[in-house]
Amino acid sequence: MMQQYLAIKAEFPDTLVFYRMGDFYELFWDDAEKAGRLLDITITRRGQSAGQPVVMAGVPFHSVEGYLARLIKLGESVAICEQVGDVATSKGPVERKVVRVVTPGTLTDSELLSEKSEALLLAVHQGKKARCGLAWLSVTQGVIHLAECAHDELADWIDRIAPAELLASAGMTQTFEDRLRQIRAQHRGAGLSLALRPDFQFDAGLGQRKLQEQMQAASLAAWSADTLHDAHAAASALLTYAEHTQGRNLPHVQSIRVQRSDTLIDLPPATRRNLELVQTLRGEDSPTLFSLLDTCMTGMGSRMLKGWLLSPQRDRAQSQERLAAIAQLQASGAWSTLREQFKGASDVERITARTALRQVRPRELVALRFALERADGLAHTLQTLAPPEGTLLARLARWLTPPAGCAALLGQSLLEEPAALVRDGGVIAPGLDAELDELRAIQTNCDSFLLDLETRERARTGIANLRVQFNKVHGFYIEVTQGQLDKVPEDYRRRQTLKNAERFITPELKTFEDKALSAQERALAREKWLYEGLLDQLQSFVPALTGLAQAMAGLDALCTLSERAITLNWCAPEFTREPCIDIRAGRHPVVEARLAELSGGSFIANDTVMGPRQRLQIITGPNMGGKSTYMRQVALIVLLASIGSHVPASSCRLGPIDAIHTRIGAADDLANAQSTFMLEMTEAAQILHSATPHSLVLMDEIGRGTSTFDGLALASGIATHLHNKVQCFGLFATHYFELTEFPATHTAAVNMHVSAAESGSDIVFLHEIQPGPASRSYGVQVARLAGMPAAVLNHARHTLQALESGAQDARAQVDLFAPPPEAEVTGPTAVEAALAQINPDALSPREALDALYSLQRLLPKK
Ligand SMILES: Nc1ncnc2c1ncn2[C@@H]1O[C@H](COP(=O)(O)OP(=O)(O)OP(=O)(O)O)[C@@H](O)[C@H]1O
Repeated sequence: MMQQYLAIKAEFPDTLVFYRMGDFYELFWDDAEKAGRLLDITITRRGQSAGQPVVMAGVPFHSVEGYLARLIKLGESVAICEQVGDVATSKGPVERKVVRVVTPGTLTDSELLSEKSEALLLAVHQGKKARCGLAWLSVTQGVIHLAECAHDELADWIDRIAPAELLASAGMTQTFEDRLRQIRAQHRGAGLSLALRPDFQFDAGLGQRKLQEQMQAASLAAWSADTLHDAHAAASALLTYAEHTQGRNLPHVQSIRVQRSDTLIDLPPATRRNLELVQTLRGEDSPTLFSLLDTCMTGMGSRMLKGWLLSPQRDRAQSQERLAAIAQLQASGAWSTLREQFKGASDVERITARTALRQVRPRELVALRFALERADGLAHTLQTLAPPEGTLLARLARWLTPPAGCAALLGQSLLEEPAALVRDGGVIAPGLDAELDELRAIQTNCDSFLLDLETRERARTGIANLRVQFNKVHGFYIEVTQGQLDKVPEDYRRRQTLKNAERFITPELKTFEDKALSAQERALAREKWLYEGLLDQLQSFVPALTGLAQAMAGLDALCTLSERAITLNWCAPEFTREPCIDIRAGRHPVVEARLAELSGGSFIANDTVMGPRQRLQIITGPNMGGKSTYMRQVALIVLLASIGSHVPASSCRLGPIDAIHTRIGAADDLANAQSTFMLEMTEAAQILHSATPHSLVLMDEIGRGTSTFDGLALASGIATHLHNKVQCFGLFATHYFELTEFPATHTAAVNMHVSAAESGSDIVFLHEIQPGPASRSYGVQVARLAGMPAAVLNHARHTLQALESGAQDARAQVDLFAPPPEAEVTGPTAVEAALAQINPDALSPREALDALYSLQRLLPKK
């Protein structure tokens, strides 16, 4: 057995091998030690192999999923090695084979997958002339994606695809390997495992052939994928690896999607992070734009919606089409009926993939049958809307119609409530197969035969408490208690002796036992065979089911967008050809929802009007005033409109957009040894290089990471470049008041400020965006709100005064560290003193009112 194990292990040197032995999966030697450490399971030493004790650790087969989930989370891969030979007939160890390899990027078990996100496998090929080929897929989807990019764009692509596992060639150059290492180190979230594959697997010719086979086409021209040789090389490794892990080919992968960066609105990693699209800055799932949007009824819908959000198209045709569909769903009220119909629908997409991979369980197929009924209902509801031919809803209605015969086949083949696993039997419906029915009849007749035998034997022997029974170890037997043993007839053969009873078998019972047990075994084998046959028959439905799953997901996402727009009071955007961003009464959807949830407070809506004559807004105003919120809300509204969603505003007109760039906040990137300021400048430089007149650029307090003069000089240089050279739409928030002079000399720039009102030494934020520059910063007041000690505030006020007068008189030197004069107000104010005197419990209502009036009189006169 050890020889068998070692031969198998040699084929999977970097993978933990789970070797099936009875009811356990065992791991040996290094694998056992590693699993012991990672899973905290006991390691034992038993027997000997080549003179050494065998180190082993095991997990019970029935709870293997939990252990797998933990290992996959840690980035490990596991080869599942099952007994495939017949235990009864094998000489020596039963034949075993690795039936599948579970890796982070090729998961198919619903228990291991997140319902709301895909586990993606991405292969990267290092091409010539600093180009790369990319190919990626989710094994549970029917699409393979291809792209090509320059080496320096690779990080952006990997960030956008967000794979769970990366494949690269073992023969890549050192520089390329370093680049990948750096990208992996920056990868946020669950980590990114890397599998190195032999160089020959990255073969463009082989890749093209494999893709053609997969598509069953003689050329890839129909997918505009025939010339992407670097991507073909990546696809070759991708498909080889995916097939290797599943132990078979992937018949359900039947479409190719080529992604070109110039067809998508560019959302660089910094933008996705800063706008908190699917993850907060702290790495949590909520509150984010996606968590607010995602009220989808199915996991498929959630995954589809997330895909839409992260890959908005530049061309408006797709968003126009979705908006038209939403309009029709809303006008008819069908969105709500459809959402009701979606309730409880299962994940057709994943069940279909598992069917194609022949991993599907009986209960999933029953769930598929119900989902098909639902899809039929959904198609029917859509048809009642009579969507015009060629529209998205009309196409969805067509795709949602279940393939003829599929539901019937499932219905007649499977029991309504089948066993969890085929090998337990009790899966195939009666009436499908005469032989199975006959074998089952023998088992059912068993009970009546045994009762009959018991009655007859009691009569024959005169033993009133004689019982005929069955157990798994000893089979059938007749049990007679000690006191009655003298009545036992000659033909009874002893099977087992217990404390108070003896168990016997008779020739008649033995014959019956043979027949019953073999019937059971044969029935099980027959059920397995019939199930395999069912899987064969289902293969022809896989393409239609994949389309149906996509349609369900798309419709769920559209109904969700319809619901969100109504619940959150959003409006439909309009698209224009001329460049403009014209938003009336715009709101930040996530901040608005949080305000309502936490304090019941209302969000102050703001307008944004930008066009060729007003391209750059210089935004000033106090800290906490709402500058960042305002800038982000513009970006979020532009993004939502671009995916075809309604937007949080009263109206929105939007011209062409090719990218959303953001330079917001500053988090130290210690992992990459970049200082805050270095990171700030790197990101800003990238934006200046890549933005175009159709880009939206958000810059929040650029230059604050260095000395005032350096910062101001850089900020004004950047603003000038954005205005004169890039000519993009820009929102430029700054605390450098000097920059409010900028619009005077730059015609397409305007000053905007967030308003605040002073009340004594306090400040009230109005969160309104108004034309013109802000009058001052209120930094010290904000620090007071933040609970800064009074002495520090007093010091700061004094220094501020000195700095301000110093700015007027350039010669005056300000000593930042000189002690301030005595605090102006050290004791309590008159109001505070009077208030302290009042005992509210001792006051009548009338006296309380009088006290209030007298307190008000004590307020300092303005
Ligand atoms: N339009 C608004 N309506 C209601 N509340 C708002 C609005 N805008 C911002 N706020 C509230 O004010 C808080 C501070 O806003 P924000 O972070 O945008 O200020 P800021 O001007 O960018 O501050 P800083 O200059 O310190 O970065 C937000 O968390 C939000 O609760």
